[in-house]
Amino acid sequence: MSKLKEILSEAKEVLERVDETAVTETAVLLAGGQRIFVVGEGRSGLMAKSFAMRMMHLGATVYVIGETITPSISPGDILVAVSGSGTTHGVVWTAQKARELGAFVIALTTDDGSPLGRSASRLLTIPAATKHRREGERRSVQPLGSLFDQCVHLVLDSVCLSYAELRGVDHAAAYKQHSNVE
Ligand SMILES: O=C([C@H](O)CO)[C@H](O)[C@H](O)COP(=O)(O)O
Repeated sequence: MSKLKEILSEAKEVLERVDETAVTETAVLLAGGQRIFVVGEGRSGLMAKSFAMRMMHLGATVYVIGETITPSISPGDILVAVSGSGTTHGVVWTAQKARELGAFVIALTTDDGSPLGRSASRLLTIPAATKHRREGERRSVQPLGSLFDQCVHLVLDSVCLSYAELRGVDHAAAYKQHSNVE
C-alpha cells in the first residue's frame, strides 16, 4: 500500500469511530454566540490555531491562549482544548483554570480518563495514536501524534462546517473575512 493510502486508511478508521452527534453538538454550543478560546501545545496547538483561524472567517469571536492580544476568560466563554495524550501540563492547567473561572471546556483527546478529559465539561474523543504509544492505544505507522493531529484537523473542520450552516455563513461571507493584506 502507498504511504498516502496507508495514512488515509488509518484516518478513516479513527474518524469512523468519532461520535458524530458530539461533533454536531459542539457546533451548536459554539454557535451559541459565546467567545471561543483555543489551547494546545506543539502540533496539537497548530491544529487548534488552524480551527481558530477558520472560526474567525466564519464570524466567531475567537482567541488563542498565549497570544499577546488574548483577553481574560470569563464565565460563559468556551475553551476548546486539544491534547492527544490529555496530560500536557499547560493544556490541563489552562482547562482546569478556565473551568474555575466559569468557562465551558470542550476537550479533544484520545483519552477520556486523562487529566484533560476529567477536567472537561464536554469531550470530543478522537481514538487515535498519540506520541506515547500507550498500551490500549490505537496503533499507527506514522510517527508521534500525526494520526491524532490529522483526525483532530478533520473533526474540527467538520465542526466548522456545521457552525457555518447554523450561522448561515456561506463561502462568499467567509471569504470577505479572509486577510486582504497577504
Ligand atoms: O507536537 C506534538 C508532537 O509532535 C506529537 O505529534 C504534540 O502535539 C505536543 O507534544 C503536545 O502533545 P499532546 O498534548 O499530547 O497532543
